[in-house]
This record gives sequence, C-alpha cells and structure tokens, in this order.
Amino acid sequence: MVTAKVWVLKKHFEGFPKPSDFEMKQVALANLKDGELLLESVFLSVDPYMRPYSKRDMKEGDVMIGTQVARIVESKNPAFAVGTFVVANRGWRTHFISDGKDLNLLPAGWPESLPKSLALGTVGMPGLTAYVGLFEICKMKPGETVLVNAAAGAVGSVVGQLAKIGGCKVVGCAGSDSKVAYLKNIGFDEAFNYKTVASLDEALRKASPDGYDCFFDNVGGEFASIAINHMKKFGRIAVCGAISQYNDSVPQKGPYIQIPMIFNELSMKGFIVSSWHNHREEGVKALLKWVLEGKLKYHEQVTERFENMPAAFIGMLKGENLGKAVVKV
Ligand SMILES: NC(=O)C1=CN([C@@H]2O[C@H](COP(=O)(O)OP(=O)(O)OC[C@H]3O[C@@H](n4cnc5c(N)ncnc54)[C@H](OP(=O)(O)O)[C@@H]3O)[C@@H](O)[C@H]2O)C=CC1
Ligand SMILES: CCCCCC(=O)/C=C/[C@H]1[C@H](O)CC(=O)[C@@H]1CCCCCCC(=O)O
Repeated sequence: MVTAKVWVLKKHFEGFPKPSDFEMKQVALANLKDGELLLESVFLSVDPYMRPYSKRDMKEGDVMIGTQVARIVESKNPAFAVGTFVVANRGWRTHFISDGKDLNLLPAGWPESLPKSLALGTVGMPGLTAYVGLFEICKMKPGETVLVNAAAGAVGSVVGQLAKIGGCKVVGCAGSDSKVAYLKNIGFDEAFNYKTVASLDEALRKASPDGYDCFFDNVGGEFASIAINHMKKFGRIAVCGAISQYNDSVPQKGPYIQIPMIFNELSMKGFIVSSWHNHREEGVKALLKWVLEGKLKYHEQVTERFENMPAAFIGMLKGENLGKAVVKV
C-alpha cells in the first residue's frame, strides 16, 4: 500500500498567505482496481490563481488545488504504460490514483532533453494564456506596441517574447533590477522596475511616448489604472490577472476607468484561458516549436521537495520567482 503526502488548506487565508494556513497530512491509497493507475507527482505548479480560487471554491481541510507533471508508477489500464509522464490536475499530492480520464499526455514531439516541468509553464497553461491573450484578446498586429506587467513571470515572460515574434515593440515591468535585466536579455525593448521608478506615469510615457496599442494586464490595481491613460486610440486591454488585489482584505477603490475608455474608444476584455480550449492544441504546438527553435526562452524557479510547497507558493506571491515557479518533489 502507498501512503501519499498531501497539503491541505488548514485555515482560509486572511490577507497574505502564511505557513500556518497549511497542513501536511498522510493519506493511505487503496490497492489499484482494474482500469486504474498509480501516479507519483514529479513537478507541482504553484500559481497565483490558488489564492483567489481558494476563497471562492475551497473549504478548510480541502487538499490545495493545483496541477502536476506525474509519472505512472503502476498500471492496471492497458491504455497507459508504466513510466509515461502526464499532466494532471489533482492538487498538492505526492501520489494519486486515476482511471486515466483526467490525464493529458505531454504534447507530441516533446524531446527527452526538454524539462518536463515546462508542461506546467511556457509550454503549458501559462504559455497558452499568453498566446490566447495576445492573439485572440488583444488581436496584436505587427508594428504595434505591447505593454505587459508581471513581465518576468510565467505568463508575462512569454507575452513579451510572443509580441517580439509577432513583430511588435514590447515594454515590460517587474519588481526587481535583476528581473529587468532578464527582460532586456530575452528581447524586451524597454523594461523598468515598477517598485523603484519615481513615477509609474513617467516611466510608461518614457518607455513609449506615443502610448500603447495593447496592454496585457496581469496585475490590475494601481498600475492598470495609470496604464489605461497611456493607451492609444482603439487600444485593446487583455485583463488576464489582478495579482495586486488577490491578498486584499478590503477591496481597493478607484480611480475609475470610464473616461479614458470613452475618449480613446478602448476595448477591455477579461478571459480565463481554460475557456479557450479550442485553441489549446494549436497554441501548445506553436509554443513548443518556438521553444525548440530557440525563439522562446524560458526560466524556471525550481523549489526542491514537496515539504516546501507552501514556501514556494508564498514566495511566488511575494515575487521571489523568475519565470515559472515549480516544485520538484
Ligand atoms: N486569466 C487566466 O486564464 C490566467 C491568468 N493568470 C494570471 O496571470 C498573472 C500572472 O500569473 P503567473 O505568470 O502564473 O505568475 P508569475 O510567474 O508572474 O508570478 C507572480 C508575479 O506577480 C508579481 N506580483 C506579485 N504581487 C504583485 C503586486 N502587488 N503588484 C505587481 N506585481 C506583483 C511578482 O513579480 P514582481 O517581482 O514583478 O512583482 C510575482 O513574481 C496572475 O495575475 C494570474 O492570476 C495566470 C494564468 C491564467
Ligand atoms: C480574480 C481571479 C483571477 C484569476 C485568474 C487566473 O489566474 C486564472 C487561472 C485559471 C486559468 O485560466 C486556467 C486554470 O486552470 C486557472 C483556474 C484553476 C481553477 C482551479 C479549479 C479548482 C480545481 O482544480 O479543483
């Protein structure tokens, strides 16, 4: 019999998550029935959505939500061979049982040399978010200027590089000087540290005096309220995330966006990438191709050991990650 380790939400987060909000437990797994598989998590993802979705969907004592790359270690299902790697959505667990219906194989053509953890990042849900947000929501066109915040993270770093691949000028901001240096290194035309500039308004104007056609917003709050005043006529805003607001106990107040939206005839659309599943196959294939061609660079912030899941999650929310934050079990 296998005993899985799991992390549960012990106490709903109040403000910023803290280690005592989590509890690690042991769960004995049953023996496999015909048609079932035993899997071990190899890499687990920590993502910003876990903060707002825990409040909306979870109760105390539930296993933390999340996805993993897992390896099949035992199989009583002829469709799945032992040793196969899959992407699953089974939460913060070291081991779990599946009937195979909820598993996704890694994309076709995945070379042995490529880290499998990328299926949780650049060639997974965050990469696809960048792809859908830019091409379908912003409807980015060559020659345009694209702005992205949280630019050195999992989604933002792909947004900037896809914008360059698509023939755009790209401006990004991030929360440390080393992240800004990384952005320049992966091809951003302009980048600044939003925590240290004297004025966000000035920094946005300096980076693109003519304004922005597309704004890929991962952050919301104050940054978005200022950036909206820098949009060009008929600009498009993809509302992807609002991480600056996820830990608020008291909702932030305006400024309000109607006047700049009307004057510049802007379009603003929120989206959830999973609703765009009809673009998944095409998007993942394109992302994998660009990675293999060296046109799409990646960085991962790998935290070792399952025991450090809460620390990796809290660290990501604090901005300690460069690129995609994952945990290697
Ligand atoms: N709509 C959708 O379908 C999806 C939306 N998302 C959203 O995209 C955004 C980015 O996600 P992801 O790429 O996975 O995460 P990241 O890898 O970008 O990690 C989060 C980053 O957010 C930044 N951050 C944290 N707090 C603040 C703050 N108060 N103000 C500004 N920046 C902050 C930090 O970077 P820094 O050092 O720069 O501050 C941190 O590294 C999130 O808002 C997420 O919810 C993600 C996936 C799908
Ligand atoms: C105001 C909240 C904004 C959150 C934006 C965000 O980060 C959304 C992420 C989703 C992404 O589009 C696809 C996903 O998988 C994320 C949502 C995951 C929901 C988990 C549901 C619970 C479960 O897995 O059991």
